[in-house]
Amino acid sequence: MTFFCLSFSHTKTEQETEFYLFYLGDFSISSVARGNPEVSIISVFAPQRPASSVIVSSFSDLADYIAEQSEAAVKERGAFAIALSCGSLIGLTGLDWSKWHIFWADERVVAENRCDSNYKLAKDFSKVPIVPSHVHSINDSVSAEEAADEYITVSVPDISDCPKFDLILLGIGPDGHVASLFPNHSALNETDKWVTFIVDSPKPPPERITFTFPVINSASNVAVVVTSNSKAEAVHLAIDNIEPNCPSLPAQLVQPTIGKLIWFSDKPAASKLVSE
Ligand SMILES: O=C(O)[C@H](O)[C@@H](O)[C@H](O)[C@H](O)COP(=O)(O)O
Repeated sequence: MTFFCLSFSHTKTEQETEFYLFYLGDFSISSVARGNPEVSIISVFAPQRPASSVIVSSFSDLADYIAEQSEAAVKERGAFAIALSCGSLIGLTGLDWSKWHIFWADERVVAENRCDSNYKLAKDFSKVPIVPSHVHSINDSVSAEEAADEYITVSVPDISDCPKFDLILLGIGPDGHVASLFPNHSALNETDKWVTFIVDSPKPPPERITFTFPVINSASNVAVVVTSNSKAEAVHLAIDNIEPNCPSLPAQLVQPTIGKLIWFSDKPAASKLVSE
């Protein structure tokens, strides 16, 4: 496996935000460089840091990245299956929505018209031509356990193998949680179920459903999107690989088996990374 550190010469965006994009694992430079002719290789990482970083200019690069995954999936299979996490991540993204199938990598088990519902937070979907039945919300009238059990299997009744999403977008918390997989929680070890539930989330609301690591790590692409210096320590521990496979840092357990992992980070969140 080859690791590269790439740098886009970055222009300031309207919001004057710089974003860093970290590639873990193998990837094609040409696919990264497409649309960004100014990409240049600036260094090669030492093996103890299995990450490559790309400085990108803005969320528009994230949109380009999502666009690329969407186009590839639609071309290959006529559909694009994406799963989103909660938090500030909602509100990003774009593109040929009519072919999109949107799932929640985790969801708060609350009525879907409540303002802390992921589904409700994603109200921007109403502004794009997405097919309403392609937005797969949870059953908000049953318990967390039942909602988890029937999620995915109701939307995709004929599925038998572990679902393989084209793209899973995850945020992370300051404690390093991803989706609703929190540090030291038994849900981290779930290997039989694709979707599990928790009733004791340290981040409110307490009841949630969440994809398990087998699903997250089966995706073709996983992007972790992180902003703010409150996440800097977690980003450092996860990317700099201080303690490998650490159950107290779920973000580190995001390790796609075959797929590609990419981190998008703003400058504050990347501020504690050990410089290469
Ligand atoms: O319920 C949630 O909010 C999500 O399950 C959680 O995993 C979220 O993605 C991270 O906590 C980051 O959230 P922020 O980007 O809002 O900090």
